Amino acid sequence: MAKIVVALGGNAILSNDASANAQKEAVQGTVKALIKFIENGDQLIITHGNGPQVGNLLLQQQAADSEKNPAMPLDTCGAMTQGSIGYWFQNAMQEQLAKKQIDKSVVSIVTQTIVDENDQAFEQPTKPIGPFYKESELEQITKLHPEWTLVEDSGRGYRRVVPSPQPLEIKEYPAIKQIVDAGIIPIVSGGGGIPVIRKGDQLIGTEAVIDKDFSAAKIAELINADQLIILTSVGGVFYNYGKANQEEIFDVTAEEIQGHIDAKEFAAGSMMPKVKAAVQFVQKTGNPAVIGALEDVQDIISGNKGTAIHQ
Ligand SMILES: Nc1ncnc2c1ncn2[C@@H]1O[C@H](COP(=O)(O)OP(=O)(O)O)[C@@H](O)[C@H]1O
Ligand SMILES: NC(=O)OP(=O)(O)O
Repeated sequence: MAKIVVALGGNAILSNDASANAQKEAVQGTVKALIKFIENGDQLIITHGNGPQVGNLLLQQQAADSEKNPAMPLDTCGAMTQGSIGYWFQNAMQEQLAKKQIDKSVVSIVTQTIVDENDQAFEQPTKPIGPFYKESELEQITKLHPEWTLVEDSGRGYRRVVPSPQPLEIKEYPAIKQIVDAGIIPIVSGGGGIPVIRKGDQLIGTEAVIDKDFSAAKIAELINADQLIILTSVGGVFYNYGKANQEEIFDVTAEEIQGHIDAKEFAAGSMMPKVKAAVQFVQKTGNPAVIGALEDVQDIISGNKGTAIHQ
């Protein structure tokens, strides 16, 4: 039995249609493919992003903000998206398990991730959240939200960015381990986990969004997973992405791709964290990681698609 951590990108769950139904459908499609792991007898640990969803939720909060109905802060919005996306996965997985007559439980765990309050990320926001804006919309958006930092996101438009500190500890890990050992499928560290700072005995929520790729690598390392699979909206990792000479990477050592990380060849806030997280996992465990597209999950399982990174 292999232990496999699957991380799904928020942009892969939410494409053009931000409705709950469209996102549920994307999750259902993925789960239909993921069920193969369970049929193979593997132990699956699911984690997911929340960048688009948490940004959209913040906008909804701000639109409804009033004395009687105050806007929720970013850490609480992170928790809310863990709940909603976790529900979609749990529900879709339960349906597939029932269809296949597999007697297994699945549970979403509200997960807090401890970060360092002195993490430099708090000074330098890099995590894109919410919708993409056209260049022509920037002036209006900046007038509406003068406190936002906006950056261009991989040729897809402009997005708000927020601090994204590194995950240090996963508070609920001891419970997650027991759940994994019991053979239950956990959905953990949604949106990278709710960012909290330790103050004595208290864990205080902070305004940030942790990169789920780093949290996924952390979970995968802690449970000594046999494989880390990062599913996103692109078929694999490319050298020279978006340029005429772009080249997809199918199979690469952690050492070789580390050279390209050092040369800052991957985009911050999108492909860079995925590649870094994959390398981190490979170096810590000696086991392989794959980065590929959500819709190719079937071919990724059979080793025919995606970028495989190994020792
Ligand atoms: N070198 C690269 N190779 C492949 N995709 C890249 C690269 N650089 C930037 N990207 C962009 O990164 C996106 C994936 O990152 P992101 O949308 O943040 O993922 P998710 O939200 O699914 O976790 C791709 O769809 C692509 O537009
Ligand atoms: N929290 C997070 O990493 O979300 P995305 O995968 O949507 O970027």
